[in-house]
Amino acid sequence: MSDQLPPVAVSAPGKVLLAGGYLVLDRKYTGLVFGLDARIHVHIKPVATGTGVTISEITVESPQFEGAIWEYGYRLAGGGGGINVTQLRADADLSLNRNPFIETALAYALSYISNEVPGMITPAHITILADNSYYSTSSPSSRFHDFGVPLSAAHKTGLGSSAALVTAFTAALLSHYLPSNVFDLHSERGRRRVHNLAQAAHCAAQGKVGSGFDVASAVFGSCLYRRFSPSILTSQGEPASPNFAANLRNLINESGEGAEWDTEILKDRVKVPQGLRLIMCDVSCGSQTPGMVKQVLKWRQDTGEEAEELWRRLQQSNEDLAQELVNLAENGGSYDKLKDCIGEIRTYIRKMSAMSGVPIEPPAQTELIDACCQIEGVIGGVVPGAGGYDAIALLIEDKEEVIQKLAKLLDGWEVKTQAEEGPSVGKVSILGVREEMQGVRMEDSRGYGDWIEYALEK
Ligand SMILES: Nc1ncnc2c1ncn2[C@@H]1O[C@H](COP(=O)(O)OP(=O)(O)O)[C@@H](O)[C@H]1O
Ligand SMILES: C[C@@](O)(CCOP(=O)(O)OP(=O)(O)O)CC(=O)O
Repeated sequence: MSDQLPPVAVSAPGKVLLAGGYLVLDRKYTGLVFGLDARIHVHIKPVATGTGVTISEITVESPQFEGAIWEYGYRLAGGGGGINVTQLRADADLSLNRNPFIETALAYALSYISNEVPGMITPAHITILADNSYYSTSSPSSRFHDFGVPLSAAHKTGLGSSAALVTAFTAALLSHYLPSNVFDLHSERGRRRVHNLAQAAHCAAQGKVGSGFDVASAVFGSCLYRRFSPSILTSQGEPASPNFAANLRNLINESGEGAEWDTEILKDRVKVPQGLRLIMCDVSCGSQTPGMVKQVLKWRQDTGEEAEELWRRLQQSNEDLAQELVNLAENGGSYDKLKDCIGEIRTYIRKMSAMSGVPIEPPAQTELIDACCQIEGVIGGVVPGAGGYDAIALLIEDKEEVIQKLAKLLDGWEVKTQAEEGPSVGKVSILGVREEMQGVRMEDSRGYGDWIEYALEK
């Protein structure tokens, strides 16, 4: 037993893109992204194998959900293809319950690890534990609630579960299998590798290259983010295809001329003044981000200079907001300018909505944010990310009475949507989350008590 690798645990935060939705897809512009104190935790422990028995299996389990267990066999692929990961079936008649984010992140991370230090991959049991706010608007008493439904039936609150998961999962695998002189999550170099690997795996699992602000904030925490050039990921190839491992190594380690990722993470351009906090409200209707992105980008392309002018003005307003937050954090002062900055952003977003015909800040959300802003202690609010009917993010004074007044306002509030399928009505709930500056981090692997035992007993 003594030669077994020690257990590890890693967590990564959720996100909210407070300003820069759509703009951040283009490297000319930036996004103001906050990490949130809702985290996804990944715990890895070795599985003892009996003498003479060689099994090459990794089991991944998400015990908060029904049937959320995935078993994988792994082996070295020929032709330098890295590690081939195959999901195992408990029963030949059962259909496979696939989890593309886990499967892809596993294939990418194991391929990278086996190329860095051959022969390191021993059987393991991996447990995923997500803070409740990812799937719940109430506050269950248990730290990691048993939702009692399959993952596919869970209500997602839009905090970026897949990015936090892929980031924590990747960092945990590298920390578990690689010696600390090869990989160290505490070092800048280590975090950069996690970032590159998680971005590559997340894009591959999603089947598209987004701006990556969610993975970047999961790794580095709150920041002003400029995306990587999408071309970095275009010639990567599939896991198990010839030379996948060597190509992946060059991509992740940024080796060779011109191989450096051009992502920009500006941490010191983001601050929250003392006495203020972010708060998120979930709107139960939801919007389909990919459809909205397509429409907005098409409108931008068709419209040319007029759209570009709007993009430039919005970028300026977003930068003004970031700057005023830093200014107040460092020097104090009244919130008047901050309110103006948020107001200006909303004016441009509504213009973007009206001109593109995409409901980014639709009238029902305008009404909701305006009503919240009437409450004393609410500085301002926006539709975060792609906007739509998903959520609102508010900047408020960090006082319990402000939250209580908000809760009273929102109780019974109805957001009426005009979706293509017909009108519907959504409820609004405050999520128990706030901003957090820190990104991915090591956790005490003994700090999960029964949750890990429970996971293994089932
Ligand atoms: N707790 C979890 N355990 C296992 N997989 C998860 C968990 N949370 C999220 N995922 C994975 O992430 C997917 C959701 O990702 P996505 O639809 O992009 O939502 P989000 O916007 O929250 O990232 C799920 O289908 C699943 O594959
Ligand atoms: C439009 C975007 O710039 C921002 C979307 O932000 P959201 O936070 O709305 O994203 P989802 O979690 O995928 O719903 C697209 C992008 O940057 O990739």
